[in-house]
Amino acid sequence: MPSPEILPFFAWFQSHDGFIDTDAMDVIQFPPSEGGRGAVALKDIPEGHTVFAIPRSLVLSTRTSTLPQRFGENAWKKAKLHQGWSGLILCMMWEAAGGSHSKWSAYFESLPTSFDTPMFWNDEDLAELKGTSVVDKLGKDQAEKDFAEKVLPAVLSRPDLFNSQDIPTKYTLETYHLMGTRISSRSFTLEKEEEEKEHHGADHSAENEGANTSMGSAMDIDAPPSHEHQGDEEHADEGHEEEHEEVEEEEDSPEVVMIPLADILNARYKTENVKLFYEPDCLKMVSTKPIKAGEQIWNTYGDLPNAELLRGFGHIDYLPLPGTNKFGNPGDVVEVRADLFVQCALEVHPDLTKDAEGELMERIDWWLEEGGDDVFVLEVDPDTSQLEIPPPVLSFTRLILLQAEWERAKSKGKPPKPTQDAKTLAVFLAVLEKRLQAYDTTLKADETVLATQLNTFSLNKRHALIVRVGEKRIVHAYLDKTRFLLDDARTKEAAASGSKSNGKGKRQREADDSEKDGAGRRSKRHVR
Ligand SMILES: C[S@@+](CC[C@H](N)C(=O)[O-])C[C@H]1O[C@@H](n2cnc3c(N)ncnc32)[C@H](O)[C@@H]1O
Repeated sequence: MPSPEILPFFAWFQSHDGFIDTDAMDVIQFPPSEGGRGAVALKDIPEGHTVFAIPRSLVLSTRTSTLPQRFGENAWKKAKLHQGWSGLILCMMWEAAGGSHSKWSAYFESLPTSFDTPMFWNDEDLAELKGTSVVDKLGKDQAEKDFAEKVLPAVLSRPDLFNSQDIPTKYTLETYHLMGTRISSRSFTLEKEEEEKEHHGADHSAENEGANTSMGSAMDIDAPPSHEHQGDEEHADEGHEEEHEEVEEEEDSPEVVMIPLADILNARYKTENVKLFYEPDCLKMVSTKPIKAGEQIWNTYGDLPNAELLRGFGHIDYLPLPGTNKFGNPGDVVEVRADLFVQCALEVHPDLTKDAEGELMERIDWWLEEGGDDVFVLEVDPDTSQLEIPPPVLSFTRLILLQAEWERAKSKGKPPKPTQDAKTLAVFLAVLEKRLQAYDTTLKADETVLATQLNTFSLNKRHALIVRVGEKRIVHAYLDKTRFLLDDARTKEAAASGSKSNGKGKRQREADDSEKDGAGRRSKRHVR
């Protein structure tokens, strides 16, 4: 028997052909640390059991809402509502404004109206996140720009669709942020290629694991619904080739959608026990392992690092870390921007980079065109605490540092080998030291506060502290490892250059390193 609070939502869901095994699951209130409202197993559920199923018609997207059709497909595109989330947000605002006229009215009634995501934090709380990757990615300014430049003009342009009396209350920036955060914390990404995988009998649970890290919760990846129902009158000008190509591209691109009931499941690092599977007419939430009566039914949000959980969902994972007496998120990472490598290469090796400065932009453009990243992600294996300097970090550093590597990369069309030589490691060490300076506090100070005062903090400050600590622990682990590797590389390189380097200072040894690199290249060329 469902709990009384959820009854209206369940009744709506079932009356629209949704299936819920109400003997097997209910929706109840868990403690906040376990996600608050979530689904519970009412009895032992075996693996492979369908706990609930959502008909395609209940999925809310820019394809299933009738707004884009009524607005006109060309006008929708002209207003750039087909790009990013603004179109879906506008559909959600419009459906919500429609009240009981909307098919999804009971769904909207069931959705949270406030969030702990940094999008809604004040400046004082946001300052606690300084240095973390949350700050760069918050996107508040962009959201406000989209609202002002795309959404509001679209709303004002069609009084027949958007009741002018509703505009000051239902089409506000505040509502825009509310719907945007509902998307970031509850949406799913439907991928076309996943449809093929599913139809070819792939092992879904293994195949898709960890793949759901894109925007929104993207709690599972699946196939988009068919496009047949879309308003097609304005496809008439398909003779226009460019536009036609653009249409195809859009049809192939992942679609962000809202899936009622599927989005009521909470998630915690590696606790997933159900997964959403594609069927032609519906989406089925199926157990991926046996679930005991009384246990929470957990989905996955992709085992995201805390910075991403906080940014998109407003919560963090704070769990025992294997092999330590500490707590945190085993999936934490730290992001380092490529421009920090450029800055440090210039500082650490002015001798090597002085001639390169003029062409650094060319090297960086080449790297990006070849598909290289402009942000590097550092992580530590949660089970073994082992870490590896990501090969792209080494390749990129060598590309900007070494003239010969750049020339070789250009002629071969391949980035430099990810060699851990002393010059490259010295740059990486400087990058890590600079990365730490981005935070206002030290790890030591944060760890002390974490151990002694955590419970006196407001929720936002507590979350910010845990995000900071998680990132800094990774930077420190890399610092330790890089210092060790650098010493080792210097020793080996000194030994290899023979008695020449005996008794010389660090500066001289670096000069020798640089000389040796040139010699190495010359001899290789010679051999070839
Ligand atoms: C997809 S919804 C899950 C259902 C949600 N609890 C509800 O009441 O509708 C995602 C939201 O649930 C909460 N949540 C999910 N997992 C959590 C966890 N492990 N710890 C704390 N909060 C969690 C967060 O507020 C997040 O934004």
